[in-house]
Amino acid sequence: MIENTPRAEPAAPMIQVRNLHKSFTLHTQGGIELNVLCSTDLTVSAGECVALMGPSGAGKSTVLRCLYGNYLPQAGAILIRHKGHMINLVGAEPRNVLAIRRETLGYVSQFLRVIPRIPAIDLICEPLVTLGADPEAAREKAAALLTRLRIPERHWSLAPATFSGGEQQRINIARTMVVDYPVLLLDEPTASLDAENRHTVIDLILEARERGAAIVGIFHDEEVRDAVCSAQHQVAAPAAADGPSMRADEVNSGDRQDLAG
Ligand SMILES: Nc1ncnc2c1ncn2[C@@H]1O[C@H](COP(=O)(O)OP(=O)(O)OP(=O)(O)O)[C@@H](O)[C@H]1O
Repeated sequence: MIENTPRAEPAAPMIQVRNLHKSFTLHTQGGIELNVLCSTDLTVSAGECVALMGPSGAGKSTVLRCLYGNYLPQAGAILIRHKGHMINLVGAEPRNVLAIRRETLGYVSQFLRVIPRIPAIDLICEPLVTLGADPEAAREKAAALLTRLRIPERHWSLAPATFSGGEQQRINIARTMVVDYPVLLLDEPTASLDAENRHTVIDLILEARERGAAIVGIFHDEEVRDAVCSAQHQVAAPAAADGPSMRADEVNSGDRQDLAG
């Protein structure tokens, strides 16, 4: 039978997490092992926004850090669609992780990594210019974001080291949102913001979904979560005996918190 009704193409998976295990060994505390993620699976397609849910300590930030390639899991796969191909971040060469971050993964952490003496507007332009954008066009885009996020123009040429927590968070958001990253990882992006700026960030996230970004985030604010998310994913800390058993010298050997990016 021939169907006349065109069928919408299913959105492409952008993130596929399979059977992820992550534990930490506390070497300074008698080698105690903390099993945090056990058999975590997650798929996020273009245009979706998934909220990581779970009580404090469940492992939500750990999932985001694994997705950014900061934490190396003991087992499992993290496939990210990068330039049309699903690439496994687990075990990828550091230079490939950096390339994936540069072009594909936008990460809004809770705190701005302040670079001394660099003006706020330059900090925001930098990821776009690194990707080859015209510096003037990048500056215009950065200025538009700064305006939307209500950073007074007199602050644009100042280094954000002395900015308030909420101002720094908005600079952090602008520095990520200035690039149309295909994948966004958002760690409490509105935690320090007032109502007006929270709504602006909701709009920015919805615009990113609209252009097809796949988003994973931690949103403790229920209003923000309800406004931006298409699904929720429960992160549950495994019972002490459930986790994979690893020798102390096998774990954490490859965490990459030191990778710039
Ligand atoms: N680098 C690390 N070294 C040792 N333990 C860690 C490390 N990072 C996270 N953990 C532990 O992993 C567990 C999960 O932490 P995580 O920050 O992922 O939780 P969370 O769900 O994001 O919590 P919250 O909602 O309070 O931010 C915690 O018990 C934490 O102490």
